[in-house]
Amino acid sequence: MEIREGAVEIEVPEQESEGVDDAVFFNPVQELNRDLTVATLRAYRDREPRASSYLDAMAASGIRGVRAAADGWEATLCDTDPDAVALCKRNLARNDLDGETAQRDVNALLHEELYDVVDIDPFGTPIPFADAAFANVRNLVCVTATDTAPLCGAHFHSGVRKYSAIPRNTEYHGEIGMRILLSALARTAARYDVGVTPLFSHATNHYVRTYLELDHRATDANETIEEIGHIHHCEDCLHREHEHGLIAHPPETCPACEGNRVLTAGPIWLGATSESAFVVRVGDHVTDDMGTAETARELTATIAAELDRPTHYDQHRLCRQWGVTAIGMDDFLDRLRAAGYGASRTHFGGTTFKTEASVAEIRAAALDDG
Ligand SMILES: C[S@@+](CC[C@H](N)C(=O)[O-])C[C@H]1O[C@@H](n2cnc3c(N)ncnc32)[C@H](O)[C@@H]1O
Repeated sequence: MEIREGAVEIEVPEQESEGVDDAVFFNPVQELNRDLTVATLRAYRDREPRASSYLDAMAASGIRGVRAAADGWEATLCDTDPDAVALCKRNLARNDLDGETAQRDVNALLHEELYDVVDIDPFGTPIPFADAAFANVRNLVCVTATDTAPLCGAHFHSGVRKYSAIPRNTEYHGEIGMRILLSALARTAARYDVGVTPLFSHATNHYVRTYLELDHRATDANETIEEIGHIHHCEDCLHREHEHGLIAHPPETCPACEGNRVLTAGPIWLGATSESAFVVRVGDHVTDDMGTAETARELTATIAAELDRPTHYDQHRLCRQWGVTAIGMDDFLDRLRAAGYGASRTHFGGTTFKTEASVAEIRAAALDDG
């Protein structure tokens, strides 16, 4: 079957037909992820014009690498599966594009060749590929993680094993998952004296995606580690606070309600998960030939406007807690701002928001009974 994505035409395996269990992988639902990848690569080239080589590390049909090649990147499409590599070759040829292919374990390839940008898009966790990527890539590491249950704390032990961190299944679990992933990636990079700056990160129910710019000095790695710490979350009143540092000092009781059900998550990334100005550029590089252009523009606009805070709230969850009726989000945020607090929506959900106000301050500012 042929599909068109962005400026290219791609042969992909038939979907949902019987007997194709070992067919080359293709997921049409990831089109948003791929459109944003193309826009991010464009924005990154504005930022770092010397970056030219792009490794599609787990290429499958090659759709990412072909789209990158169509945008002028020197693309290499790698996969362990010979059928995938054959399909990658056909898809490059179908679009009259130059590009290398490699039937290799990408961990081996990364130790032999240098790339400016590598895109890690595996089944499940990216952790088995993180060491080779951070040890060898020059500029940018793009990572997808589809194992959201371990990341978010829903599969607790799996999360602890994979990410060497304690995740917690709070009402902001999507953000916990993103930050647990960033923490594990940052700590891996630091082992190679590499510092990371998250330029753009987004999360859905199905995956977390992040783009990390690399700086290759030990001092950069030290600065990266300073962005790591812990979140203490009260299950009784939803108060939360964070502390920087690799050692956690959880309060014995909640400082807000004195309850004793305080959960600690970490080591977790407490720094910015995106660079607002860069995300604006990504949105500018979304083009009308992209099937998800409208969603991609909305998502980048929301993320660019998100306050830089390590957790977010959900108005409906808070209102349930307080036994009151929720109001429209615009009114709710206006009330917080009128009380002097910063407030923004988030991309984690339609009723979610970020603010520096505490739970008690939110209640006082935003509710008529406050
Ligand atoms: C989720 S699919 C990639 C999807 C593709 N990037 C896309 O956007 O449609 C994961 C691919 O990784 C390949 N793979 C798994 N382990 C690998 C390894 N160690 N090195 C290279 N490729 C690998 C699999 O064969 C599979 O084709």
